[in-house]
Amino acid sequence: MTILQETIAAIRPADPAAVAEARAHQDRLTKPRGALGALEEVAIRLAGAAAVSPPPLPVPAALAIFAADHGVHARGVTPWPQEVTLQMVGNFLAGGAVANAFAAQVGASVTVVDVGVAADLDPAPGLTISKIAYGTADLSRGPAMTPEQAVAALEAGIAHARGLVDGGARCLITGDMGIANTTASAALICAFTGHEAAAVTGRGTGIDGETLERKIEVVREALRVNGLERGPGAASPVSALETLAAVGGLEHAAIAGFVLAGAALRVPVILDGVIAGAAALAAAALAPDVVDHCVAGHRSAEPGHAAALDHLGLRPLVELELRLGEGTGGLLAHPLVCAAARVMHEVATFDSAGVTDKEA
Ligand SMILES: O=C(O)c1ccc[n+]([C@@H]2O[C@H](COP(=O)([O-])O)[C@@H](O)[C@H]2O)c1
Ligand SMILES: Cc1cc2nc[nH]c2cc1C
Repeated sequence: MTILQETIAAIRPADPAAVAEARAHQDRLTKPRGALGALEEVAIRLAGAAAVSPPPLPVPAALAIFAADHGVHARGVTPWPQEVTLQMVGNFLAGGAVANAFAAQVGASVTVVDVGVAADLDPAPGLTISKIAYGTADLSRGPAMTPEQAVAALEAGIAHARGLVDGGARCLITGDMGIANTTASAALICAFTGHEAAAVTGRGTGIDGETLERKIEVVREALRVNGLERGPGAASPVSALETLAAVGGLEHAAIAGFVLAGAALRVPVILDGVIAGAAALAAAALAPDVVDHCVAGHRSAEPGHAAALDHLGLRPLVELELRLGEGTGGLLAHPLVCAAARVMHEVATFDSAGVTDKEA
C-alpha cells in the first residue's frame, strides 16, 4: 500500500459509543442542557473523533503553513506579484506575519512547508522543503498538476502531520500561503459541490469588479477545459484525485493530506479559510469519514468558503470577515475548541456538585 492508501484505510468515522457518552455527559453538567450551544457539539465531535469521552485536550496545537505558487497567476486573477508567496514564507520564518502573532497568542507552534513555491528557498529552522514543482501549470489551460504530483503533495502533507504528531502535537491547524490560490479554491469548490463559478468566486486578497469578472471566467474555463462542468446534484464523472490534480494547487493537495493524516491518527484538525475548505472537500471525496475529525475554525469572507462548509456539514466557530489565510482563522478558534474540551473534564455534574436538576 502507498502512504496515501494506508492513511485513507486508517480513517474511522466518529465512534458512536464515545459520541453517546459525551452527549449524555454534557447533559449531566451543571448548566441548563444545551446552554453551551455549538460548543457542546464541538466537545461531542472531539469525543467521537478520539473515540473516548471526555476527549483529550487539544493541546499542544501545531500550525502548518503549506506554501505554493500557481500557474493561473498569469491570467491576472490577483493584483499581487507571485514573489509575495516566497517573501511571506520568509516573513513566517522570521516570526513577522499575522499567523505568528496569533500562534503566539494561543500557544501554537508554527512550521512552514514548501510544496511548490516558484523559487528556491534556503534551508531554515521551521521550514520543510518538500518541493514537488515550481508552481502548478495554469489550470485554465489544462490540468494544474499530474495525478503523480498531486499524490506527492498529499503525501508531503501526510508526512508533515505525522512528524508534528510524533513531536507531541495533539491538535493540527491548517495554514496556506499562495498568491492566486483563491482561484484554484473556487475551481475546486465548483468541481466538488456543483456550484456555478459566479456563486463561489470571490475577491481573494481584494480585487476590483473587472478582475473579479475575469477570475469567474477563468474558473469557468478551468472547469470546461478539464471536463469538470456539472449541474448541482449531478455526480462528477471525474475521480477525486483527478479533480484535485486538474484544478487544485500543490498546497491544497498537501493540506488534504495533512487533514487525512490527522484523522488517521485521531488528532483533531482545525480548518482555516477557503483554501482549507477546498482542500477538505478533496480530502472528504477521498475519504468521507475524514470530516468527523475536522472542526471548521472560521468562515472566511470568500463566498466559496460557506459553500464548502455547507457541503462538508461543518459549522464555523468564528465569523470575523477574515480573508487572510495563513491559518489565522484556525488559530483564533483554537481556544474555543480547548474550552469545549475542558468543560468535559472540569465541570461538575448536578450529582457531584449537589445542584438540583430541573424536573424531568
Ligand atoms: O483563507 C481565506 O479564506 C483567504 C481568503 C482570501 C485570501 N487568502 C490568502 O490570500 C492569498 C490568495 O489570494 P489571491 O487573491 O491572490 O487569490 C493566499 O495567500 C491566501 O492565503 C486567504
Ligand atoms: C501580504 C500578503 C500576506 C498574505 N498572507 C496570506 N496571504 C497573503 C497575501 C498577501 C498579499
